[in-house]
Amino acid sequence: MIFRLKVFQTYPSKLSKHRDHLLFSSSFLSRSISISQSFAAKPGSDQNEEGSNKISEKLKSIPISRIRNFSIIAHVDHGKSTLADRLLEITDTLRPEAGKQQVLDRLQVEKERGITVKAQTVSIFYNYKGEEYLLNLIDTPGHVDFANEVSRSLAACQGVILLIDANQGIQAQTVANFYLALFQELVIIPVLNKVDLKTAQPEAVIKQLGSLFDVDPETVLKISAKLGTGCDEVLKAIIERIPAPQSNPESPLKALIFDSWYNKYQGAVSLLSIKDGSLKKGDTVVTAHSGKQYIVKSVGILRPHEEEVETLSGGHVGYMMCNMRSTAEAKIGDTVYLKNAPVEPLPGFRPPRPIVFAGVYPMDQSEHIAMKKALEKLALNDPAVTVIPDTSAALGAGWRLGFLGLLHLEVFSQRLEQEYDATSIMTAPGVTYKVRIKGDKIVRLHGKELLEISNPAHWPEQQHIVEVQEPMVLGTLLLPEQYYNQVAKLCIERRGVEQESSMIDKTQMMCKFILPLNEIIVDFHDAIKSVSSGFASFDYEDHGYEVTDVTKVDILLNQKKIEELSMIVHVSKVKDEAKRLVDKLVEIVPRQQFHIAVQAVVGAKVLSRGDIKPYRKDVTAKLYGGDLTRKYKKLRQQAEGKKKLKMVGNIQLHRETFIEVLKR
Ligand SMILES: Nc1nc2c(ncn2[C@@H]2O[C@H](COP(=O)(O)OP(=O)(O)OP(=O)(O)O)[C@@H](O)[C@H]2O)c(=O)[nH]1
Repeated sequence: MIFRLKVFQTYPSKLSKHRDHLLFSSSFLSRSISISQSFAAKPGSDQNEEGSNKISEKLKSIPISRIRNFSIIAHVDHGKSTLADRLLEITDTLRPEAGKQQVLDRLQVEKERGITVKAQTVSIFYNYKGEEYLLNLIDTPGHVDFANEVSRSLAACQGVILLIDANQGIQAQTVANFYLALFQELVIIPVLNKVDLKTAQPEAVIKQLGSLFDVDPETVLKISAKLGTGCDEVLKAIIERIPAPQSNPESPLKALIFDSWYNKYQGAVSLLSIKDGSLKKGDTVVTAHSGKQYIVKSVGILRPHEEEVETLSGGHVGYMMCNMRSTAEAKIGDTVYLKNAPVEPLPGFRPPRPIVFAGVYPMDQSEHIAMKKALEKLALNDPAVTVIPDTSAALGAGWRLGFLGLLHLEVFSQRLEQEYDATSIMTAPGVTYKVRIKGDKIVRLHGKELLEISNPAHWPEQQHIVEVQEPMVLGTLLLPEQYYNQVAKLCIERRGVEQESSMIDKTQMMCKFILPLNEIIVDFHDAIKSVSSGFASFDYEDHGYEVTDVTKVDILLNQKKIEELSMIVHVSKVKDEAKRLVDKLVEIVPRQQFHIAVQAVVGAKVLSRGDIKPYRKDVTAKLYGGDLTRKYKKLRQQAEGKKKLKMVGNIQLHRETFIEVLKR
């Protein structure tokens, strides 16, 4: 029997209106080039020798004591991009053009999911009390999926602006960001935005800040980024409260790579924070973790377009071009040093570790090469994604992709859809389980006792499993108190265990739940929004692995296993899940000319079954009266025909069928 499974794509493209931006922006973690499209560069900032010399001289003239490296961290829509625009305007870094749009463009997915993927790194010159300062506004991805990248970019800062909407108050991402900054011992400048709104409640939010983070009300700034009110105060606070970077110019070069992007002509461009020493064109450098050598072709700063300078030295933040072939070579968190002066690498380097997996296949196998090219191109820009060739009996040759988290998966799949014109099939996302197996033969076969399995197709037989561990997250939820019961109920249904809950003011609550990652990867965000009328915000962080009791549920159609529908399910949910899957298939698989038995099984045990009745063509319709044997003969022929059909039956499962089945 041949099963033809057609496309299902769980992540339709929502990014079409950002297409241009995305096609040009080299990495979703990297800077956006839209900044230079919406603002005109100031005269003299064009890259020519004179301009370059001028900038080099200016950089040299600013001592390290007058450098400030900072980042703006905020929950989505709290006004980060608007504030960045105002700072650039006030400092005359860029002059706005008529009909300008926001400088910091963003991905639609951020809006939908309430998270920020990326911002913008830019160097600002600012004259304060008669002295020239260099303020480096540093890009942070801002979401915990990219915790490693966030902490590396924060490692390039000495302080942050914690921006909070005075109307909405503290949200889940504000909490996550605050602790990341606190953990790195950065100076935190709390800033309330949107105080121009009639509904703004700055005093209530100041109380929240006090009760949650112990913030001194005197230190909180109140601004309207939209109108520009109070933005001068922000610049003043940056200069007066954030310390200058520490650096030893006499020591050999030590620089941190905290971002990278791909440029068609220059290869991978790395963004560096120079800790010690200096770096210039022609230097031979080594990246500590890969051990590779490069000759530096160009160094410079971002304003926000690249402006070449002679030397980058201690305290500076700038780019390095050295003909790296892909961003995989410019590893975030890696240390750069001079070839003949090796240094101890900076702490905190961690290679990216994928935790969410999904299969991706071309709709039509003839598109395999085109899709391979598209994937290679995307992976060049996004070294955090892992791409492993995989084959499925039903979907043909494809790949299994690994992502840092859900957001990463969504952004990647949307970008894939843009890079790759034809339709692709993406299977339901899953997590990696750690499975301890027994039996000498089995262990020898796999080469180890603890297997990491992300594809249900590779799940060992139940009798060989000793123990399974699954990835957990610590979720933080901020919500109005009246929604607590509904939200807590949802978390418990998703096997969450409450850790703590507290009121942060008269109406708002914060609760923390430990949840299995697998329970939140499909529709948790939407479910949280729907039970709280959109008021609750959710964020999560990695919480290691815990022993769990899960098993594999297979789906059989006429005894034939549909590998793509196999799922790893917690035992407490096996019966319900089996019934749900079978009922759903019975409801949505189109009837055929023959009977189809649908079964959900664990091993040999059938947990649920259903039947899809055949069409019944009335073969006797044209027989009027006469001999009954003729009628029986017709019916016998029909039964024979159906038997044959069943043998060669071609059950077609369409894209919609899959989406329906996988939806909860
Ligand atoms: N009334 C008012 N609206 C503001 C103010 N600052 C920003 N906004 C509006 O708030 C919305 C979100 O602002 P953004 O600057 O895009 O917010 P963001 O934090 O950068 O959002 P992401 O990039 O999605 O994380 C926009 O519609 C802004 O016009 C303000 O001071 N007052």
